[in-house]
Amino acid sequence: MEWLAPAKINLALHVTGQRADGYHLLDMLVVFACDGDRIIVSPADHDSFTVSGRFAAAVPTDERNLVIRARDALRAQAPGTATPVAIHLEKNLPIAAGIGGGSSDAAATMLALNAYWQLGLSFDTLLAIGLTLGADLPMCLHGAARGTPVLARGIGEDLSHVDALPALSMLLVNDGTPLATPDVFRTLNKRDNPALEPPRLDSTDALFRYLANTRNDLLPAALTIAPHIADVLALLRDIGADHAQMSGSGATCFALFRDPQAARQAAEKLAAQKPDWFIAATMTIASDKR
Ligand SMILES: C[C@](O)(CO)[C@H](O)COP(=O)(O)OP(=O)(O)OC[C@H]1O[C@@H](n2ccc(N)nc2=O)[C@H](O)[C@@H]1O
Ligand SMILES: Nc1ncnc2c1ncn2[C@@H]1O[C@H](COP(=O)(O)OP(=O)(O)OP(=O)(O)O)[C@@H](O)[C@H]1O
Repeated sequence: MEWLAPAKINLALHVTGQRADGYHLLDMLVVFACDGDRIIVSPADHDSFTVSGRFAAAVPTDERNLVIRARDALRAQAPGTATPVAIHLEKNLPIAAGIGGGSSDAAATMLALNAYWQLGLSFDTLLAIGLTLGADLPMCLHGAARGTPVLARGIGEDLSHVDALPALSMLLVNDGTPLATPDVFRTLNKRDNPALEPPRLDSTDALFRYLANTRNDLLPAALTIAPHIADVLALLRDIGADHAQMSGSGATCFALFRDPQAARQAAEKLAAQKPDWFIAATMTIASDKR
């Protein structure tokens, strides 16, 4: 049984407040790529967890890995029926990169094991269990299950559908610097920014006009820790991106292109300039109602 754990991209991320427990209130427009990590679940006589792929060496393989934590959280729902299982993670996405890697892996694991163990847990139950593993889990469960764009509010748990968002040609670019999410939130010095206007998208032009008026409020904090992110964004604009921004807590930046051919050419040009970077040309998944 194989599941895609798609890259999650925060097209916009507005920080609007902070809860008493320290978690931040966010308004996010989130899309999912057609590409990402992969989770493969197979029968076994004892539990195992193996990792392959470009970024395999950088992930823990013990209970610090969100895949193991997701497996154990699901097994706790039905200890009698949850037989031993071999889980393989193909780690294609960079680590601590703002594109949901670990959260998306955990989400795909939960969906795979709910099916494999025939637990029959409702999606709402999976969302509630997921939130105990991380604020990004609910949106990543949606991403691994359906992949359509969402607006996420609260700390990330309040999800609503976004109509009429087309599939987008996107370049994901990461220069290899890991950025720890808690460090970025800790470095924020403004937590009461204006909310995100709900998108009203009736054309590609309307989408780009809308995005030009959105922000990633984590960017100033991320730049304090990793100033070179500004250079990555400048490079993406230089190679012809119609919109460029940082995703999540960084440091991955994304570039949107109206023309898929332009995105592919930009990827080739950038890969020649920066052979060590993670550079992926992908498409995002469109809203259902188009
Ligand atoms: C930045 C985003 O990736 C945007 O999608 C997410 O908000 C982060 O989600 P995540 O990685 O699943 O975050 P968690 O593992 O739940 O939290 C990591 C740390 O980030 C901070 N955190 C996270 C989410 C949130 N809404 N407010 C926060 O302040 C907290 O310090 C927390 O200790
Ligand atoms: N399956 C996993 N893949 C990647 N990192 C993992 C995984 N499980 C646990 N981790 C740990 O989680 C930390 C954050 O990595 P991750 O790639 O999930 O961050 P991120 O891309 O910033 O996520 P987000 O966009 O949800 O904030 C790393 O320190 C890493 O060691």
